[in-house]
Amino acid sequence: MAVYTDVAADELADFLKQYDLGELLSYKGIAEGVENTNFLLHTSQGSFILTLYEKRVAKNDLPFFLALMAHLAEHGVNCPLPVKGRDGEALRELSGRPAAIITFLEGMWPRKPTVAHCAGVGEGLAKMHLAGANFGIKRPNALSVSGWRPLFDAASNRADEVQPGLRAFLAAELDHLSSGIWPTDLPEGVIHADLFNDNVFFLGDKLSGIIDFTFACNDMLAYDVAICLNAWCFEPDHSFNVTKAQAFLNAYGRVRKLSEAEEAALPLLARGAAIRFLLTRLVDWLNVPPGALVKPKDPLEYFRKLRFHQSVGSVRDYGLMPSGLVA
Ligand SMILES: Nc1ncnc2c1ncn2[C@@H]1O[C@H](COP(=O)(O)OP(=O)(O)O)[C@@H](O)[C@H]1O
Ligand SMILES: N[C@@H](CCOP(=O)(O)O)C(=O)O
Repeated sequence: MAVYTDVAADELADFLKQYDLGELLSYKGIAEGVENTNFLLHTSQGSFILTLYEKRVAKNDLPFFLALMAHLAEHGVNCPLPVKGRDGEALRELSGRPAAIITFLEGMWPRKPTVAHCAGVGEGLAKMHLAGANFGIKRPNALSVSGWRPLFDAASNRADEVQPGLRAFLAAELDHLSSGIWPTDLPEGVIHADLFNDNVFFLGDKLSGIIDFTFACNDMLAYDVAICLNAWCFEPDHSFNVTKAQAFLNAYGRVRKLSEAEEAALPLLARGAAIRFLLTRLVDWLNVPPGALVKPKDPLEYFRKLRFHQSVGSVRDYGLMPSGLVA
């Protein structure tokens, strides 16, 4: 559950007076997500999501997220739209937190992703990359290589409580990834940066929408691909499913072809993506705020994924024929 900040009914009813959303009929904290506080609102006008932005979100970044959703929706991506109040503003404050209401998206996120879901997310991710191409606002990725060291520093003293030897493992991997090998010349654009299965809705096998843009930023498009390889192409026993990876990468490539340089960089980018989620999960695991309704995610899932990527020789191990060799 992620409800870090409670909102009283009368406070919410007052807040809603700033919108044309009718009368509040009911609301409840949402039992999913780990980053922000989310409530499902039912008003006489329909269903909406109220988000109170929490610790990892910088207030200055909120206009980027809200404008991005509006831009992507305008360019054919089915994603929530920020709801503006009567004053024309979508962003305001509630219970001491920055807060916004967004439209409710129909669909279910897949609890057990199939090969068809992986293909759907590959196509959806590539379409999102194309749709973001002419988005005017920039936001650097705060959780790329230079953002990993502070996370490590925040957790390293207690890392071995989670698994003996984890601190030394992370230190060595961070040294490797920050030794000047991280790519700097791959195609960049707007990336989602957190396109996990709980952020992609499907109706049956068909992708119906993408949510949660609070990590979206400008970075290498292939880094988003690497994040999805991690999030979608492993089984619950942590084994890599090459059939899912192949379906995901091929579907992505049918909409936006990866360059040879992007393909060659994928194993490295996948290592970076794995340590990024390992580190944020580790920090969260060791620092659950007292009283918060949240179930922290297992950092060791990403330790195992990272170990897998360390053993990868080329994109062939992800089921992709390097460009030029495809029939
Ligand atoms: N626009 C939306 N439409 C429908 N459900 C949503 C929407 N936004 C969020 N949710 C629900 O809230 C949950 C948590 O939202 P999410 O944005 O992932 O949280 P967080 O901000 O913590 O990352 C989602 O898994 C989904 O169930
Ligand atoms: N996807 C991240 C956690 C943040 O995402 P949320 O959408 O579940 O809040 C992870 O799995 O570590």
